[in-house]
Amino acid sequence: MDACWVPLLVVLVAALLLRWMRPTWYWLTFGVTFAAVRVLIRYRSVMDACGLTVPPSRWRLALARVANRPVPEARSPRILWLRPTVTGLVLRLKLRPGQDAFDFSASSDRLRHSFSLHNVVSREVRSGVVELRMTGYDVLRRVRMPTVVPGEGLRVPVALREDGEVHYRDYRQVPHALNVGATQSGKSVYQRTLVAGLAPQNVALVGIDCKNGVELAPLAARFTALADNPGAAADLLAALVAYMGRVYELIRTEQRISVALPDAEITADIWDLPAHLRPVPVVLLVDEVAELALAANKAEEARRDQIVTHLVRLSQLGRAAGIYLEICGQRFGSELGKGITMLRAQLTGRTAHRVNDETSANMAFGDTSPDAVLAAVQIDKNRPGTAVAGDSSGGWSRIRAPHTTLRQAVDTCNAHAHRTPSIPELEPFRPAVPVRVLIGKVQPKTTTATAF
Ligand SMILES: Nc1ncnc2c1ncn2[C@@H]1O[C@H](COP(=O)(O)OP(=O)(O)OP(=O)(O)O)[C@@H](O)[C@H]1O
Repeated sequence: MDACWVPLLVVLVAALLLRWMRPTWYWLTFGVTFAAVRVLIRYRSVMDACGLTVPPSRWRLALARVANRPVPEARSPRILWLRPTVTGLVLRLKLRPGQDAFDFSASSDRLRHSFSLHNVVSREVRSGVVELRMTGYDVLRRVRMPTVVPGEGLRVPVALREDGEVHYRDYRQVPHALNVGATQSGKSVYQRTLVAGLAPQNVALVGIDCKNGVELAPLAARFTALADNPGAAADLLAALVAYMGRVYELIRTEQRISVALPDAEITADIWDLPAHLRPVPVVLLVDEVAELALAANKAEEARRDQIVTHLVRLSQLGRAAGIYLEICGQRFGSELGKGITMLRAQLTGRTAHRVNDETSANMAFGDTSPDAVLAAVQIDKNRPGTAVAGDSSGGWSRIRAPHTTLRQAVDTCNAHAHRTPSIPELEPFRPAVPVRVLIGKVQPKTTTATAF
């Protein structure tokens, strides 16, 4: 073999190996250039083939006829810019008159294979401008979260979207959420990632884990209150409702003061209160919610009704008091009894991990994003942790949480144990924390919750 072919062959083999073993490195070294060139070369023919062009206007046709020139071609949307990212390319387009952003979302699958990219997601950034976010490789195969600055105000980076963007759980935007999925689909890992993301923030974590505390008890160092059976859960929820009443009293008092002052802002929720008065926000995590809804006799039925009533009340009134719900279960439908559909209607954030049937997917998305139902049913069994997350506008995206191990989550919670606020009403439910964690625990000067 001619010696000059050897380096070329080495580069080719290295590229193929990288593509197979380290797709991120392949993308950053070779992939991004190849893909950008491919997109630019194929752009016009792909737009044409996908029906994303507009015919020439009448005056251009007339002008061509008068000048005896060839008939002008159909016009593609104008490229505003093409930007490489660490996971793909972003192509921003200015639509031609008469084009609709919906046509681009409907063609995303055709665009994906025409440009030979892994995935294409389109969104309208403003009227007449569409952005195509294209990923060069399967970013959900091995999730690597980019380094993000921890969000202010309860915004937790919890998973990666298939377009390479970070998926946030933003409690102030979407106060209450439901997370469904079959057994072994990845619900607990998602919840654990969420707890690890919340641990460094100024928040009180309250947990109900009727699997005898198996999932949440190891994270106890960062929990203000924990219940591991339905009886304790009923009492804990009653205490949380009482705490909510006290926060409302505080808001009313502040309102009375601000109403009397001309030009003062009127307090509507805890975030409007001055920082020194603001009670700590509370995130209530419920694992395997169906356990709370089971009843074998009259006494258990009464307790079940009490639990559901408290949850409905917290979901209806909790937002202003800074109480947010994160409910997790295998199924969450009317078969769980009275009040469940009412509660579900309040849980506007929806995530579905792999489900066994369409009925379960409908429980998550039937009422908010019907398009997401099929996507949830199609999640690959061999890819635990993959989920479909709905957004508030009825859209959805495929996401996967990083594989946070219990050890990692425990270490994060222990490291932030000193941030665990105490709330008087919830004191009887404070979990026991291993002595070794307490030894390293540094008490903060004050926490807003104890002050309140
Ligand atoms: N994001 C992820 N990436 C890789 N593996 C994952 C991910 N999420 C979960 N897994 C794996 O899938 C398996 C099931 O995960 P998990 O315990 O979270 O499921 P689950 O839905 O809570 O199940 P169950 O309802 O039975 O408790 C675990 O072995 C876990 O390691």
